[in-house]
Amino acid sequence: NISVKKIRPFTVFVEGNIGSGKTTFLNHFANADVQLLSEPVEMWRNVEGHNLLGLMYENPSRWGLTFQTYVQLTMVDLHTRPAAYPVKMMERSIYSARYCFVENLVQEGLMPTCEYVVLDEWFKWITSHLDTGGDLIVYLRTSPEVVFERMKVRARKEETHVSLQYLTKLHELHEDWLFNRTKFSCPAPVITLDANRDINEMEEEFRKCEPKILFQQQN
Ligand SMILES: Cc1cc2cn([C@H]3C[C@H](O)[C@@H](CO)O3)c(=O)nc2[nH]1
Repeated sequence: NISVKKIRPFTVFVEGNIGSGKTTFLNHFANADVQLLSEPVEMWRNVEGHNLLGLMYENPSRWGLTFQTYVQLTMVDLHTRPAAYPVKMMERSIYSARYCFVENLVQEGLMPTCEYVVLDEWFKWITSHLDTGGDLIVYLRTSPEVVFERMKVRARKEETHVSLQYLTKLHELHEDWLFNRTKFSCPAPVITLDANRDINEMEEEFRKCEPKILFQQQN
């Protein structure tokens, strides 16, 4: 039997802290020949009527596993979505779910080790049996203080009580994963943008990115 190698589009993971401008970055490519896959926050807010995102922020130790299990499922769905375009850009990935958000829950003592291990077993099985690979990571690098202000302005109801300390912890986990590479491997080469800059200055940063993303269509 001939094994048909499933071609994977050039896959970009857009990574960064809460409020780092990921949605803005994706929207910059709205008219390009790119499949844009935003973070399915609306799905996390309504699973058969349950707002798992809200539950997780209200009581992370009780609902962290529930929420992150569902996040992992929704990310697998996006990773394995068939290729509709030569380039696919995802807002975050199963990798930032595992290495940043789940890691934060266990490091903050909000998730018991047995739950962390179960999530990691799922993560290892999924990433070794399914094609969740990426070809480039765009890291929107920010300072916690900047994203804290932006998050407050955006005022997502579930994030009302998110602290600067939480954002700082998430920032450090992104830096460890993508920059220092102390504990976890990095699934693709990383290009880093200074996402502290003002929105109109960001357009210039985004344009600088285009050759690294859109030129893939010409090979
Ligand atoms: C992959 C992944 C995304 C993600 C987002 N979140 C939270 C951070 C924000 O408040 C909101 C939308 O990104 O969901 C989370 O707790 N765990 C996550 N894991």
